[in-house]
Amino acid sequence: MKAAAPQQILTADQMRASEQRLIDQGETVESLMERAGAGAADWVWRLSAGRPVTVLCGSGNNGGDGYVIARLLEQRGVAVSVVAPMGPKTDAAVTARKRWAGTPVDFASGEVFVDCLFGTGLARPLSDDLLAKLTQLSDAHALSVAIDLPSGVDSDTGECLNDELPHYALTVALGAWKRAHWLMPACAAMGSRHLFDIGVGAVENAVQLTQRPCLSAPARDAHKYSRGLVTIIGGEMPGAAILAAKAAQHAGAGYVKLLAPHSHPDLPADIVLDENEDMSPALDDKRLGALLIGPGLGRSEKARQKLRQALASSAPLVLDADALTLLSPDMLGDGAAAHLATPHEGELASLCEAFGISANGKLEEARALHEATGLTVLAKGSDNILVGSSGIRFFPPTSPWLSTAGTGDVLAGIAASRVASGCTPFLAAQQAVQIHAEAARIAGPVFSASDLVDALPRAYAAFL
Ligand SMILES: NC(=O)C1=CN([C@@H]2O[C@H](COP(=O)(O)OP(=O)(O)OC[C@H]3O[C@@H](n4cnc5c(N)ncnc54)[C@H](OP(=O)(O)O)[C@@H]3O)[C@@H](O)[C@H]2O)[C@@H](O)CC1
Ligand SMILES: [K+]
Repeated sequence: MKAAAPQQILTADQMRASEQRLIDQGETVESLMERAGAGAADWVWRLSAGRPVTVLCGSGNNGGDGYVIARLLEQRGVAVSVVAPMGPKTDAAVTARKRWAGTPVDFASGEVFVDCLFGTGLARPLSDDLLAKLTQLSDAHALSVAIDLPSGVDSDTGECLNDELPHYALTVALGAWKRAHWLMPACAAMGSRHLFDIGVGAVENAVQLTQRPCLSAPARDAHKYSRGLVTIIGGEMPGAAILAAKAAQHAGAGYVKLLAPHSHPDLPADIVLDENEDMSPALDDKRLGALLIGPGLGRSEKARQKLRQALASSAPLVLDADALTLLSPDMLGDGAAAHLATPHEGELASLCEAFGISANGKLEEARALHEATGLTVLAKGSDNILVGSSGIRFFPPTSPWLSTAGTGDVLAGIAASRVASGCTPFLAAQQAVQIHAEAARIAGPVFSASDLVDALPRAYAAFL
């Protein structure tokens, strides 16, 4: 087996298969549970700092982890209560229960609550009784910790199967990240997340957490065209296209051109305005690195014609905003693989409708759209999912302050800039999300989309 790959994100089935591979190599479920429980107990120990701990144990191996945690914390002198609404059912959990010398109680209050009710084996929503137990215990403690996953969360989709599940200060993922650790709405309630490695090897075709980008300064002999020419096709609302153009400029492109019918007072002097009604000369420019179409385009027939013409050019496209609403199957030719689409949830839904896709949830919709069109799809929002021919990437959470008008235009401008600088759409999207996220971090709270653009050079510098 290949070396451990801490960035991979597994489904519950992939996790079970990985566990089986480890068992085939000589491990036992008990030995894995001991290792996982010890890693989790360390995290709870650090957080509890000697204060009393209550562990809620379910019937499966997540509950088994709980008995291991209880035993190991007691060995360190921590006062531990265990609440076990149902007895252990798996062999490993029965063994773990036997090795813990205590007697479960019905309820306990205290400082740290550890949720070991269900992990990847959750098969349906919690019953009212179990939900009440979980929430009352969480409410009765200062801090809650989820072991592997918060109970009530679907491991593969990030869906919360019950309303009003607890919020956690810490979630300790065991063996590998699960999809829910990176998907909304589940990940929003997990607090800080940590992975404890138990020796799971690399799994083929697993979703990966995107890597930190590694950007570079221009070469000594660079010129504006070698750094990338981005052309933005403007439309009815010039503001959005100008915002995207400024973002493209500050994300590394050497030359940014805006195709628009007339000038605008907000247009900086260093963004070249091309007022030619006929877009052909600009689109046929062999130096063109990337075309961006959508921000401020409008949805008129004229806008649709511009989109058709852009798609007929040989340049790689970034399709955003109105372009995504106008896009239809007859417009896409063989070159779709070179293009990046950056839909938010509403645009993704309308694209799925236009392409006759019926899929459940953002990840499945993005995947189906990629498969139907060949486009690289960045399904953006409070979680970001990228699907392309190189696989699927998830992203660390981004600032909730990004939920303001114009930030999508900025993201599209950055993505176009990265494509123009020579990245594949798949890599450009990964870099764009992270440069955008870093700019948001730098901008701090309550920023505008223009503030975000101003923060881009420092965000870029963070990845040099
Ligand atoms: N993989 C690894 O390498 C390692 C995994 N480890 C740990 O194992 C965890 C996975 O364990 P698991 O598969 O036993 O599942 P788990 O989440 O404990 O629950 C299953 C039980 O719950 C039941 N049940 C389900 N839903 C229910 C509901 N709503 N209400 C009531 N009951 C419900 C279901 O019974 P059912 O009624 O569906 O037959 C079954 O009895 C994983 O998250 C990690 O913590 C580590 O120990 C070691 C290394
Ligand atoms: K849990």
